[in-house]
Amino acid sequence: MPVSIQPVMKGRLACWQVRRGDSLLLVAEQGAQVLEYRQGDAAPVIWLSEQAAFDSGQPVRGGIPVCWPWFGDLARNPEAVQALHPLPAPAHGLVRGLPWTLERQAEEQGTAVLDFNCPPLAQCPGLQLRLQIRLDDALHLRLTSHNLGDATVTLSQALHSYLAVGDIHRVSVQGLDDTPYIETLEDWQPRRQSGELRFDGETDRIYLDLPQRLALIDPAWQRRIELHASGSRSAVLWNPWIDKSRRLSQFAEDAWQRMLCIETANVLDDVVRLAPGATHTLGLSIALKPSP
Ligand SMILES: O=P(O)(O)OC[C@H]1O[C@H](O)[C@H](O)[C@@H](O)[C@@H]1O
Repeated sequence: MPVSIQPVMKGRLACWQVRRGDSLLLVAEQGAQVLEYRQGDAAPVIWLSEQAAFDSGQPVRGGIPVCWPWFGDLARNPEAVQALHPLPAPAHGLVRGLPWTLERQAEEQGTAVLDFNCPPLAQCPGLQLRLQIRLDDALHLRLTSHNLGDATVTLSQALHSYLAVGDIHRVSVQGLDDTPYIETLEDWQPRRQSGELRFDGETDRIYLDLPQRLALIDPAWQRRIELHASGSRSAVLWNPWIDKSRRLSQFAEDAWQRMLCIETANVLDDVVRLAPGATHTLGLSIALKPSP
């Protein structure tokens, strides 16, 4: 399978464009953020806002932002995560808008490989963060945290995947049945999922104790997106629906109909506790399949 890896600019952002067969992947150095992933003429797998701004220092709306070393609102994180960082703090951590460096690009037996390093953070001395992105018939991400310091560090994180959907009203998510979740829109109440998840309003839920595999079923586009996580038992399912869409940056008023975030995470009681010298890898594979 022919593979090419080339530097390209998207607005002001230096990016790497990977082609493998008829698959196309675009990754910005900023945030090591996947911006596009598509196969042939099919609709994109990953959603990228048509109003996305490609400016330095500003996270791009869409793609797969890396949230680290905390996810969401720091003040909503467990004590052990909060303890390491001063408030006020930006949502989703510190690395989304940073210039990561591409340490290595390679083709290994028909697989394209990009290894990104996050610049060292003054706020997190001794913590090292890397993202490996591999493209074969699917897209694979491995986010590795390494504690080189001499104290235990606790962090929360997510690969905040924006998935493209044909029609949010018709999609469903399989793999959540009977799992506990936190309903953040109703005072963070604990609940339990019954059956598959469908969407008829704003959704912002933290699922816990998850299996490794989830599937997004998309009848409008006659396909499914399979997600395979490792090093993670939690995920955030998010769609802003109508009202919240109006308040979001880089987001068209009707874009909520065409996207769904399934954010493979380590949050709440699934946070990562890194002893001195320890590493943790959060893995995610995203595979496009025709409907059964
Ligand atoms: O606008 P952002 O900082 O990128 O956050 C976008 C969204 O991320 C997560 O999914 C949260 O659960 C949402 O509450 C939040 O609105």
